[in-house]
Amino acid sequence: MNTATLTLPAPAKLNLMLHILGRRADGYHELETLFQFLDHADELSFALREDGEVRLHSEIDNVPHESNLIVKAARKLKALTGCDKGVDIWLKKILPMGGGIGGGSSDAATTLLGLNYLWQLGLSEDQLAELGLSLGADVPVFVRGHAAFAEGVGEKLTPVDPEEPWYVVLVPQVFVSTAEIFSDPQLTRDSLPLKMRPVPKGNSRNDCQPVVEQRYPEVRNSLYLLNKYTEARLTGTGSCVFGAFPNKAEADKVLALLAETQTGFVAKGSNISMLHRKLQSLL
Ligand SMILES: C[C@@](CO)(OP(=O)(O)O)[C@H](O)COP(=O)(O)OP(=O)(O)OC[C@H]1O[C@@H](n2ccc(N)nc2=O)[C@H](O)[C@@H]1O
Ligand SMILES: Nc1ncnc2c1ncn2[C@@H]1O[C@H](COP(=O)(O)OP(=O)(O)O)[C@@H](O)[C@H]1O
Repeated sequence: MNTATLTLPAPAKLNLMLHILGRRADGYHELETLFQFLDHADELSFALREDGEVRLHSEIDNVPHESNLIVKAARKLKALTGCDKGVDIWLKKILPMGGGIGGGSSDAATTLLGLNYLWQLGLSEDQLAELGLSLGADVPVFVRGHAAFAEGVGEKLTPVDPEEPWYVVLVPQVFVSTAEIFSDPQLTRDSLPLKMRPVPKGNSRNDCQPVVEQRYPEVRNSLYLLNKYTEARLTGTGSCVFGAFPNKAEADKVLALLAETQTGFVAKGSNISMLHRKLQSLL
């Protein structure tokens, strides 16, 4: 890495609730979900190349270079703007993959915002969010960087400011396929749209949870164990489950009690993403 390197976080998210309202003609599901960020993140470093090449130097297991959402985001940005600059990128992967905490989507959003800055493209947040949506349903919320109530497939975002507790996040060692959960015939698809905003307490279920629990005993077990200390819930389509605590000490204590059988981490909930806090400090 050279000295003119821009290093930015790509934080995780939680779905504090997730309701499925129906299925669209294209097979995608209409959702209502509440996104909040965690102060727990991957780290991406960017260094300018003058030759126009996009190179990611950190390989992820089972994700070829050209399929990595970081590379896809960089290429989309070049195609949209005609920018002739290139970039070297390094990724420090901290977030568990396929866990419903959005690491891939967040890496993509950090790439879009990081390169917009490094390449001095001057794209607006709206333009970056639209480009992000073409990479994945969860990318726009990471581009905008504010906790949000989301509708549609996650692209219609209304900023919200829920409490910011400390969370224990358990990471069951199973890979849950999002497509598989959404194609399960037993999935609840007829939740009624919420009329009240902010989301009333007691309405915070995740409609994917019963199907995921049935298919993955490891997830059911993690929920059962965490439920002994606080209300535990699935994020996204899993596999991660989370529960809130009033302070770090209590969250740390519970994670330590579960450590013999469970892998996980403690992180603070945050309504402004770490990425946006860092970018603000640069501008
Ligand atoms: C449901 C969420 C909630 O945050 O789950 P997680 O992935 O975070 O667990 C996300 O919106 C997921 O977004 P993302 O992970 O980008 O999903 P995609 O790659 O776009 O979709 C994977 C597959 O899931 C199904 N899918 C996804 C989103 C959606 N609203 N309806 C669907 O039916 C589709 O079959 C799609 O082919
Ligand atoms: N930079 C990336 N980080 C993580 N996963 C990526 C990345 N690029 C592509 N992927 C693919 O996206 C899939 C889902 O990743 P991730 O966002 O971590 O899970 P989820 O959507 O469940 O939160 C991974 O299993 C991997 O195949």
